Amino acid sequence: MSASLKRITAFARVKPTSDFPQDVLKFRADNKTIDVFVERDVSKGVVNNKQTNWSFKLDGVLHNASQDMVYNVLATGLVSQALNGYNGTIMCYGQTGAGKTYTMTGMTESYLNRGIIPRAIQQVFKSVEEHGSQFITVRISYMEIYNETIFDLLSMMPLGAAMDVPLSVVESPYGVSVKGLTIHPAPTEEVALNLLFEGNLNRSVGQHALNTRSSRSHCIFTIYIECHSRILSDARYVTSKINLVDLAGSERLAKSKSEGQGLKEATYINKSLSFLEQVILALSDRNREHIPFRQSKLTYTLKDSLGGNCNTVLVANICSEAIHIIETLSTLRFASRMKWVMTEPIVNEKFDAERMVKNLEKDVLYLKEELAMHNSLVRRGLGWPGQAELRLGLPQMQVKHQEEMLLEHVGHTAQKLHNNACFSPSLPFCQAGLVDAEGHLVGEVDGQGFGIGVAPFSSKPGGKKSKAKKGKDLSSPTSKKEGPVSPQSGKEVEPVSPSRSQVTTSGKEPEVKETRELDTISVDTHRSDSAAKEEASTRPSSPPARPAAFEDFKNERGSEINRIFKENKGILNDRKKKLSEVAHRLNLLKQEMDTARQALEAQKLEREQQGEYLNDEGQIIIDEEEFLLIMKLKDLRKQYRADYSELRDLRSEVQYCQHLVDQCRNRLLTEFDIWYNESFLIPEEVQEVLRPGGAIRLGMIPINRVLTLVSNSSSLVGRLPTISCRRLICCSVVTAKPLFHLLGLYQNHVYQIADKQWHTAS
Ligand SMILES: Nc1ncnc2c1ncn2[C@@H]1O[C@H](COP(=O)(O)OP(=O)(O)OP(=O)(O)O)[C@@H](O)[C@H]1O
Repeated sequence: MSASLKRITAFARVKPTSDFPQDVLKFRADNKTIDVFVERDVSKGVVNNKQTNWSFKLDGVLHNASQDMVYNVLATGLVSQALNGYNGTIMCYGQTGAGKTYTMTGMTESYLNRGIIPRAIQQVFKSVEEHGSQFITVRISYMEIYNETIFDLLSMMPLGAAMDVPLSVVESPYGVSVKGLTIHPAPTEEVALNLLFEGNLNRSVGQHALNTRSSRSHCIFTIYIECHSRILSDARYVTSKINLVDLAGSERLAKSKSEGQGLKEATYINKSLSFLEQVILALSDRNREHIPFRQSKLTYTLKDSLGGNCNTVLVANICSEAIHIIETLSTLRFASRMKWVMTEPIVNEKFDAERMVKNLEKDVLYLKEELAMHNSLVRRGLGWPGQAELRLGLPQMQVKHQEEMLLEHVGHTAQKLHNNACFSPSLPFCQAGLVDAEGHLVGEVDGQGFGIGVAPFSSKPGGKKSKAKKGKDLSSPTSKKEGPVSPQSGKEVEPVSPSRSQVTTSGKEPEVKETRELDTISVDTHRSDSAAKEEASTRPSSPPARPAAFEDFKNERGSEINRIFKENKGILNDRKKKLSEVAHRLNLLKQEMDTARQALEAQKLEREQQGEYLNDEGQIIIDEEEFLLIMKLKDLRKQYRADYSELRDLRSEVQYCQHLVDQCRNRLLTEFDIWYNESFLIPEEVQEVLRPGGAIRLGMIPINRVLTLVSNSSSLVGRLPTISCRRLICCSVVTAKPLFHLLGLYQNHVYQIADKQWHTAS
């Protein structure tokens, strides 16, 4: 085994339960081994050779572990390594409902329970601040593989012929990448978190018997890092990427009771996971020559992470209940096989060819100047004819030789640069003159990663695109390449956007607005049949005033989300208060430090004026007052650093809590809208099709079925395959009969429906 080969590390994370089966699962004291005991199946007869106990040794077992601890064990090292140029992948695998999304993203309601992705973002940006000597750029992409099709969760390109150009995995000498996936610059932690939140809103989720918010796709969040030295004018730099993978959960259909679209999704999920298993089996067998990476999009996309130059960590999420023991066994089997897979992490060192050429040109110039100076010195010198030539001869020849070599090198490097460009995976984009969201030439810098370049067109059928926007193409920020555009609103993503996300300082709760974005988290708007019928029968002849209805809603149907909203806001306000306290403290410390520094300067001046005393070793002797001032300044500096670190953490916490509050507020308002519309506005026959068992199921909705319900609008809407749960809001509008009845309320949406869009009006 070569020294640089490294095994994939595999950890088990156990979902807590109040009903822990002591006789079925046992964790040994080494905190690495799990013993599983399954009772002999009596139905198989007395002679039954089936194994009944197993033992799995992994790299660690995380039982009753907090999110903080999980991050420290699994991710801190990997992220630090990424900052030194090593690629890293963390992947969550396990049965549905076992806690993969909880581990990867965490709970959206709580800062403490945030998962690996937001914490990794925080660690990366903390390092960016701390590494003053390095110029670090961070970029983000977020994609999902749903029913064997890749979607860009951060796609924001104007709609074109896009739907006909699906994203695809491509391979090149630089590794695998996803052609057309957008990569977004993230200059600050807030922008990166915003991209995470935006992407999460677009994820495909559904509901089944084992999980009310089950991921129906495999999601990959990638952080791309590029570090240049600020100090050295060095052509060398390092790049890396961190892939954070939340796999969809395997599910037993008998248990999950998935049907219809859910069944189709489950079939795709199970199939792709079984391909993943086959790849892992092949990789762990050293005699196997062919590894079937290309069998599925998932295995092909993860090729670098599984068998390439990556630090890879697997988290096997397991449910500890006895009822799930078979799934737990299969997850643990997968994890222990993973441990046999080798990767070969290497530093991704790159050379900026352009800078190299410039450096070499500078060298040539310098040598030429030296030569000229030498010549003039020789000419001015005494000497007899011929002496100058003799003196000049040798150095001139040397310099000339070096110059030629350098020029040759320059030419060589330039040629290499040209060749690289030609072999770059992004060649088709180069030729087409496309650039990524940052304005980089495609593949210009790293050419690796899961995504290179820009989705040339829309990538997700039914995504949030707008033909209206297409009309405005020329003026749109994207077409001007001025920077990233919010996938939701089409507005530019600002590094800090308090106006969009901040809680009003007045402390007043936002009023219900008639016209506002409906682009929010999906919510379960279905009610039981009887409840709906009851409401329908008690529906008033004219709808109540919205503000009054909102108050009722907050106290009754929306009380839970209202409670969470208030709780989050309380936490946010508390953190903001702490933040301003720490900021105030820092200001005082700064003043104190300035005063101490001035006093020290004065002391020093006085000492210098009076004449200095030296000890035997020649060191200056200072008086007690000066010594005390130095010590005081040292203590103050130490305190300042500690407080500054606290301030930075609090700032991150405030940003995160702010997102949570915004999400909750949006959700509250959206739920209210849905409830209000269903209770007072949308005709009963339309609601009929949206009820459980009706023509449309919550979760993934075959759009064609929705469209046929609209008597005269089908010609308006073209082919659109499926839409996810969150777009149900739009759906209920589409199905409203007559369609234009709701024009006043939903004019933006109706306008967009007419343009074949499912996108929030900006
Ligand atoms: N370690 C944990 N501590 C507390 N709650 C947890 C933990 N793990 C999971 N949960 C809870 O269990 C539920 C299901 O978790 P989650 O959605 O993360 O499962 P999943 O494995 O991603 O499922 P799927 O594959 O269906 O998407 C969530 O409500 C989550 O909050």
